[in-house]
Amino acid sequence: MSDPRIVVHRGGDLLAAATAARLVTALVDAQAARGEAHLVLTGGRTGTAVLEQLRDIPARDAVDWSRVELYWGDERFLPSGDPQRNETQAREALLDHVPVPAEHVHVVEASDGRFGDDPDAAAAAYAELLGEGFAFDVCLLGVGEEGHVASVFPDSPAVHERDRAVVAVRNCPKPPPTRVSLSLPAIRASREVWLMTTGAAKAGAVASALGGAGEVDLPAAGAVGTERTLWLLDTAAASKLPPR
Ligand SMILES: O=C1O[C@H](COP(=O)(O)O)[C@@H](O)[C@H](O)[C@H]1O
Repeated sequence: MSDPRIVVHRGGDLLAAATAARLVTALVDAQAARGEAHLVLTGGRTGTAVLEQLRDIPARDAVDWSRVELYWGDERFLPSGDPQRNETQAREALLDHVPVPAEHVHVVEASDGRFGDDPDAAAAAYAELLGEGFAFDVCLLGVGEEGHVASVFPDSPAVHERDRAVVAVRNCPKPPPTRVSLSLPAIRASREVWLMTTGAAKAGAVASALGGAGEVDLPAAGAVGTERTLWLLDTAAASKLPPR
């Protein structure tokens, strides 16, 4: 597992623009090395801002979108098309604007989908879709005020998951209450994990995660990649880190 590397940008807009540029390079490099690029998307404000930036930069055409496979780190378990679904937001921000084949967009089933209102069945189906031995190239994650990543919240059943790659999450402290999420072991099956966050409200969680907190109290601390772990921050989110 890789040690975290911290990159601080002067503001949220710059962070989103720089991360979009970084993502182009990572996808192109993955395609050059292995033919395909497997990318995990995140919801949240920073993650969506990165996708909007990626949509708007000419360099996005350097990516061969026909050889990109897309997944989600977590999904809000709501009807298809609900504006709160991470899928809906990612489609609007990027996916409706790039030529990624529909069959490469691996969404978590919606609450009005194949399994009806059963998040456990949706989680099991997503785990089956991932199969054995998957390795994402890049896993994008936001970070919550209390240190959640994907929908793995502090001291929740999900943070203790060791066997399953995907779990149903109920009674989330942040709405909506029912979600489907990758577990920390699944996140750690990524070559690169990029934790992206902005704003002073995140500064405490960032400092604790990078200051040695345990993953049960602060799930972001347990989100590491096999080759690289990047913390992409703005100055406000980095404001409680010790001076470097
Ligand atoms: O609920 C969620 O929140 C986190 C963080 O969101 P942000 O708006 O504070 O950046 C996000 O990473 C996660 O995917 C999402 O479902």
